[in-house]
Amino acid sequence: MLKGKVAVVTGAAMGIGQATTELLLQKGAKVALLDVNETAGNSAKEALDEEHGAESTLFLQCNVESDKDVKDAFRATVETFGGIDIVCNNAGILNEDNWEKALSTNLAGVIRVGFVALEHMNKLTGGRGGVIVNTASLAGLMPAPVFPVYSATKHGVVGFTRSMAAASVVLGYGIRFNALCPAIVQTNLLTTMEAQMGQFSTLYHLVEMTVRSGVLNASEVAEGALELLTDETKNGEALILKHDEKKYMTFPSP
Ligand SMILES: NC(=O)C1=CN([C@@H]2O[C@H](COP(=O)(O)OP(=O)(O)OC[C@H]3O[C@@H](n4cnc5c(N)ncnc54)[C@H](O)[C@@H]3O)[C@@H](O)[C@H]2O)C=CC1
Ligand SMILES: CCCCC/C=C\C=C\C(=O)C/C=C\C/C=C\CCCC(=O)O
Repeated sequence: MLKGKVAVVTGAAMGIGQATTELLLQKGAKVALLDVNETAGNSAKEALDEEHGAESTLFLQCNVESDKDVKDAFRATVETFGGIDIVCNNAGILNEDNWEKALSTNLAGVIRVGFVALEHMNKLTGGRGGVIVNTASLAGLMPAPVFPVYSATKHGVVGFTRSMAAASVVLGYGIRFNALCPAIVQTNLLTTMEAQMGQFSTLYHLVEMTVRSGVLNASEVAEGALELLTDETKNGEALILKHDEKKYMTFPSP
């Protein structure tokens, strides 16, 4: 399905990014894994190499907070694989104490990666076009008292995604932009949640209560990302994934 396509996945060393990388490889794409965690990134690549061959992947240490890291990583991907068709803009953290870092990673990081991806993929400037999926969250569509800063960053990701999708249509970039909005997923972000909730950790019982009703696994989220990547009718969409439901967000018109 994705034979001949080249993908970049940020936050690819663990969790949703790792599961998405695995699925893209199964579908025949070549994948550049970008992650700030070099040890976890190298182990993820090593594990994938056994099944998919070392030539199908590239690990690049990259902090999405750094312009230089992101530009270097995209340049290296093009030099290795010849172009870029797919970007999964997935790296994200929860950190209600250091809210500037949460903004810098979750929102500024997604915008930074999106703009560098545009430089390489824009059909108007010699790129091949393609599709970008930004990982937001259900907390980007509804209030989340347990982590207001995280929720604000994810609302920003949804707004940026929808606006870039509209800009792409008007300006003719040849790139689709969609947002993935999962509810709770069983990953490192969930297991370290209480410590990252800062002053809101007194509400941790609400997290526990919600978790008891069911969580997604990372592979289910990867399948949602694949739908947004491959369904060419989808642009400017927000796909909601819950453990027991999948639906597209209906936004009010102004
Ligand atoms: N786990 C959950 O319940 C949900 C997670 N999400 C979002 O999904 C995305 C992935 O999260 P998970 O897989 O759950 O988390 P995770 O903590 O398992 O994986 C995140 C990965 O991103 C990397 N990363 C963190 N900061 C980075 C940076 N500055 N530059 C590059 N890489 C960086 C980490 O090293 C790690 O490999 C995030 O954007 C998160 O907000 C959305 C909805 C639910
Ligand atoms: C209120 C409890 C939230 C616990 C969240 C744990 C990790 C979540 C990370 C996210 O990005 C999750 C996204 C949304 C959380 C907000 C509401 C959850 C509603 C769950 C549901 O209706 O299935």
